[in-house]
Amino acid sequence: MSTTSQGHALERERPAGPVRHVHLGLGSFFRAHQAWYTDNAPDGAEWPIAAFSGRSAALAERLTTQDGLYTLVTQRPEGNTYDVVGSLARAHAASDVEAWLAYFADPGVGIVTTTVTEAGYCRGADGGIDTERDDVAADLMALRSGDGRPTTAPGRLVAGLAHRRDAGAGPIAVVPCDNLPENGPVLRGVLLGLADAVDPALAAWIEAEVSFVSTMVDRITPETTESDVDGVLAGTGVTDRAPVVTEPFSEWVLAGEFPAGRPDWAAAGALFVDDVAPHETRKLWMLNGAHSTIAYVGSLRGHGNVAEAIADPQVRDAVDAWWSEARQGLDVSAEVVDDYCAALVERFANTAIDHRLAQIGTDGSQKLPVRVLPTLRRERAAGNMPHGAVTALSAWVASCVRGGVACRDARADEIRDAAAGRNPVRDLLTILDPTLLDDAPLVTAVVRRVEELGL
Ligand SMILES: NC(=O)c1ccc[n+]([C@@H]2O[C@H](COP(=O)([O-])OP(=O)(O)OC[C@H]3O[C@@H](n4cnc5c(N)ncnc54)[C@H](O)[C@@H]3O)[C@@H](O)[C@H]2O)c1
Ligand SMILES: O=P(O)(O)OC[C@@H](O)[C@@H](O)[C@H](O)[C@H](O)CO
Repeated sequence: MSTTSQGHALERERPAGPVRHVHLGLGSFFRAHQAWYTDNAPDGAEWPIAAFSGRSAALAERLTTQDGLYTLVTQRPEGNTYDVVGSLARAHAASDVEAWLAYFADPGVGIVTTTVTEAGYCRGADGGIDTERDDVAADLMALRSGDGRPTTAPGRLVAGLAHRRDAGAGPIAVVPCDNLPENGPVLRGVLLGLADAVDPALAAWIEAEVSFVSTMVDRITPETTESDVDGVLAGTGVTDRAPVVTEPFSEWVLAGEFPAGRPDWAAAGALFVDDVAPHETRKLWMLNGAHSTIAYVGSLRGHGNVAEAIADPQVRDAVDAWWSEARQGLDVSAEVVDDYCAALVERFANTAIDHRLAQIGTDGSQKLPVRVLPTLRRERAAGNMPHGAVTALSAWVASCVRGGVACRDARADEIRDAAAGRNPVRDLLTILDPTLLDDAPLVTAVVRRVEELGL
């Protein structure tokens, strides 16, 4: 990113201390959320973070020139506020394997967080690590040889944990922060599966020494654009080539142990609980399920962002239909759900935030199975044909066939082939879950709804 005029540079008042927290997936959300909680924790300065990009080096390079500092822009209809976040001490490219391993070997490092997208966990149909994938198979060989350079998120995490074991650096907490139900047990299963294929003794060490923390994370954080860079310069006089824009609302619910300590995130607003599941289903079904509905229905109707789309009565109807079904599976009072939905409408309608439907519509093959299918299955088991869930699936199908926002996907090749085939509805539904085809009335309902959506 570049700006045409120059302002002040961001400068750290005093050097950051030694790194104690490593993050994988240096993107916008981690910087609006986990790094922000540490920045706001009273002891946050004792927990400097080193973050590694998932793939490209560009953001790490930009942040390194700013000494890890960046501006968090909180966007409200009445105006923006600007805060400089200082908890990110070091930003590294994914390729900096030496630094990655060195942090894991350091007993002072006690936390590893991840935001690598739903697809980044490399899971197969059974939910465990998919060793049939070329990249996972290559990582397995690299890990077995002991001197290779794994590239997938699970491969890099297993390499780091093997290094920690060999260094005798002690227990550590691994904290996935992606929108996945039961993300702690999911990541644990993926890493144990991969580690076991490398060396069963390593898997046993991970089982004994690594705590997998489950989380629910929430803060709407769009991709940063060139105009956000210009907005920071205009609003603060600072040239920041890596700002993050976000909404005022934030929520973080965690369950699990931190054997090597953690910042006082609770003092910054995080909630520590015994069981994240009720928080996770509420957020994943009501917020993210609605988001996916908005992304596919809204983009088919020509909208570009969430605020525009939710103002369209047809999109709002689709969201209301979805909520009326999803809420039946929540173990919360009607009043609490009503309040939650009202707050979501307000968040979605925030016109200061340009949350692109293209961003939300990405990777539907990974998102719809966790956001929408549990409600669909529950309703079908009860003998109902849920209009909201059917609309979400149908809009995804229509978007795939029309070459819309659903086509940017970890399984894009399969989607393209299915969409171009003779039976697109059946073949696309198979990508989400092959057992959907066993339900003939459902397939008929999707075919009809796809037509209604104007394919
Ligand atoms: N943006 C939000 O509003 C938001 C809110 C809650 C949760 N999240 C979670 O955070 C994730 C990241 O969102 P973001 O806004 O930071 O996105 P982003 O594109 O800004 O950053 C994503 C990071 O993940 C890495 N990554 C992407 N695919 C990967 C893969 N296959 N393997 C390893 N690394 C990979 C990227 O290189 C990048 O470092 C989301 O997928 C979601 O699960 C996001
Ligand atoms: O981040 P993704 O790509 O998993 O999903 C897109 C949005 O639904 C999501 O980012 C929400 O904005 C977020 O989960 C709100 O906390």
